[in-house]
Amino acid sequence: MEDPGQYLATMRKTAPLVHNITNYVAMNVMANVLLASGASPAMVHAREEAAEFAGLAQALSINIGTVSPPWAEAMEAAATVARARDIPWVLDPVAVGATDYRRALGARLVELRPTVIRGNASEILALAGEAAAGKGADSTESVETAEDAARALARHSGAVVAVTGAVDFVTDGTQAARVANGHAMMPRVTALGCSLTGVVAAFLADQPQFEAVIAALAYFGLAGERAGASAQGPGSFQVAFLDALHAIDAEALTAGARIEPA
Ligand SMILES: Nc1ncnc2c1ncn2[C@@H]1O[C@H](COP(=O)(O)OP(=O)(O)O)[C@@H](O)[C@H]1O
Ligand SMILES: Cc1ncsc1CCOP(=O)(O)O
Ligand SMILES: [Mg+2]
Repeated sequence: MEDPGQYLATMRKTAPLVHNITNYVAMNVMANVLLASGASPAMVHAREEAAEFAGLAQALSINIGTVSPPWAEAMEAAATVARARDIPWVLDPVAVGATDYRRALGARLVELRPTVIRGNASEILALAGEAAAGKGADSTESVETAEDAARALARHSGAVVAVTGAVDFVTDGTQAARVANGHAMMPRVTALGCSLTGVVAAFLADQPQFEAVIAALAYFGLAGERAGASAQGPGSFQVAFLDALHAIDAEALTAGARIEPA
């Protein structure tokens, strides 16, 4: 991938309105991450307006972390509008393997054809039909063990599938890449995966999907590396991470991205 920085520059020029139907844990973190990155977040989930609002956005993210039936109704309505209007939408299947309720909802949302599915290894394995419960919102599997499942899920759903972890894996079912950017402190701060899903959505606005996902993962991981270099622990990491997202420019991303074809 020649110039991942150009995807960051384009995203910042667009400054997309990203509609997020997300969980209670992630709302504040995700909104601040999107603002620091240069996008414009809106956290809107009421079933009375979610579909209408999705039609106003340049991208939509749907996260099932703290879902309940009214929220699920809003998610399905918003995803239906996004798909109908060719607005990119990203599914974050938090803990989808943990309960029957989540597995059933995850399957319904996949049938609404997300542009991208972003999850950890346990979540992607479960969404692909494997017996992978994970540990709540955390993964108990390695990215490597989920690569074949990611390829199969991409072919089945038509989505670009991103499995994140120590080294991220991205595939559209045919081509694939790995992104080695990141820091071990990142899983110690809640809602960074959720926030990454929002950043992926922001990069997708008016950009080629497979490459935009890869650039978003590299950007997010590079910010993690910079934060990790100065942080004293998870608390200072979160603050340093927002500053790093804001500070990284297109040139720094192209220089710092660690992307390899898979
Ligand atoms: N062990 C690790 N080393 C480096 N980066 C990591 C590690 N684990 C996760 N990340 C990064 O943290 C971010 C969140 O991914 P992840 O923790 O997989 O999502 P989730 O929080 O949904 O489980 C991604 O950018 C990923 O690359
Ligand atoms: C802890 C928790 N519980 C329900 S959603 C959530 C946040 C999960 O965030 P992430 O998937 O980014 O770790
Ligand atoms: Mg997650």
